[in-house]
Amino acid sequence: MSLSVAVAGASGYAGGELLRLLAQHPELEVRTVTAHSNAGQPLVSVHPNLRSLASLTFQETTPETLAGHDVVFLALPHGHSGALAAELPASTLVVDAGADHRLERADEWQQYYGTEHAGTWPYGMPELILADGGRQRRELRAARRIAVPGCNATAVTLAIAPAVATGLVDLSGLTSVLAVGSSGAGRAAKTHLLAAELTGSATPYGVGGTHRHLPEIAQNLRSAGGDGIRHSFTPVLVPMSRGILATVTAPLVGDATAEQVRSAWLTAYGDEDFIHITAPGDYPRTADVLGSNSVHIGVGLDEAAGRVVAIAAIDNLGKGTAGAAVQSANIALGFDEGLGLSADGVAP
Ligand SMILES: NC(=O)C1=CN([C@@H]2O[C@H](COP(=O)(O)OP(=O)(O)OC[C@H]3O[C@@H](n4cnc5c(N)ncnc54)[C@H](OP(=O)(O)O)[C@@H]3O)[C@@H](O)[C@H]2O)C=CC1
Ligand SMILES: CC(=O)N[C@@H](CCC(=O)OP(=O)(O)O)C(=O)O
Repeated sequence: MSLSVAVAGASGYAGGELLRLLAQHPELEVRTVTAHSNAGQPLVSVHPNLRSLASLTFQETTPETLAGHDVVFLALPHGHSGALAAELPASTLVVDAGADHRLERADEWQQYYGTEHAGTWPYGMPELILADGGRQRRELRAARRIAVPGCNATAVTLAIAPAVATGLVDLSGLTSVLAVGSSGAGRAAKTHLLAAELTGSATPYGVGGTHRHLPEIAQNLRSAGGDGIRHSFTPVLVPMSRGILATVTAPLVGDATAEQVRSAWLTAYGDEDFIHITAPGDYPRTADVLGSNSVHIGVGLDEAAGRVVAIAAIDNLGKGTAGAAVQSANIALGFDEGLGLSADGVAP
């Protein structure tokens, strides 16, 4: 018999992608969906693409409507998960797509989010390399609370972690520039996301050390064994609905050939079903990962600049949110990690 699932914030972009994945999951069945302004509306009034869930109606987001399920996915605005999750039984698997439980340090939470820290949950990035050579998935087995990573943090962390684990780069010179699709900003109307503002333009935001994914990325790279991190992070909003292309560079430590550098990534991710290292000289495109749980990473050595270059492509709503949530839930529940997920994108 399938496990019973509720999705809170189901009328949003992250919630919608969760529903699309869960609708195809052989062991999980969505029985309750909740929303805020859309409460009382049929699910298909917001997500007409999800025909197999047409019988569902959005309910209010309360501990009562979310009670009685085996698994609860939260896809709420930042700051709304902590109080709600505290009302759910400890035996329920709660997977939070929001940021509330990602950071370990309360002072960093306060600095970047400005509210009270809700606490820290196991981090839902199964492939994250840990300093002792293990992988983060071991922390997710039998977990009942999981914090899903931020989408930009996923792209940057997975792109550079192999170099951190092998000491190949100097993290005091870390830079990343990201082309980011507009769905990352959520569904709620915002002026800078109007078609007339977005179309035909690329717009930097969160420039100069202000973006809230900086502490999350640093925390991840410290878990991988990195220290002395100084990171220049620049996201750029581009006119595409989904996808992130993160170009991450850092100074090479010592001497290595391009082949030796690339082999660090092949070794680190050789057993990972959802991470693909592109052929030498090839770099990823967002189009190839859309709709999938895949991360495509291209690795190069800029010899003139003395820098390692790692470029990662993900679907921000796939591996960047809903895919990571389902993958992590699978591990916690003892299922095959890839159940209900696909490595195949929908290009073009
Ligand atoms: N979009 C992305 O690529 C990613 C998103 N995330 C995270 O997932 C979470 C959801 O993001 P996203 O789907 O993009 O956002 P959306 O704005 O698209 O959706 C927000 C959801 O929360 C509901 N909601 C809004 N206000 C409240 C409230 N006061 N109380 C309860 N529910 C509320 C909305 O309901 P209604 O529409 O009915 O008002 C909607 O269901 C965020 O924490 C985000 O950071 C994480 C990684 C990537
Ligand atoms: C275009 C755009 O605004 N993208 C968002 C993506 C955030 C995200 O998805 O992660 P969180 O869960 O941490 O919010 C941003 O860069 O802030």
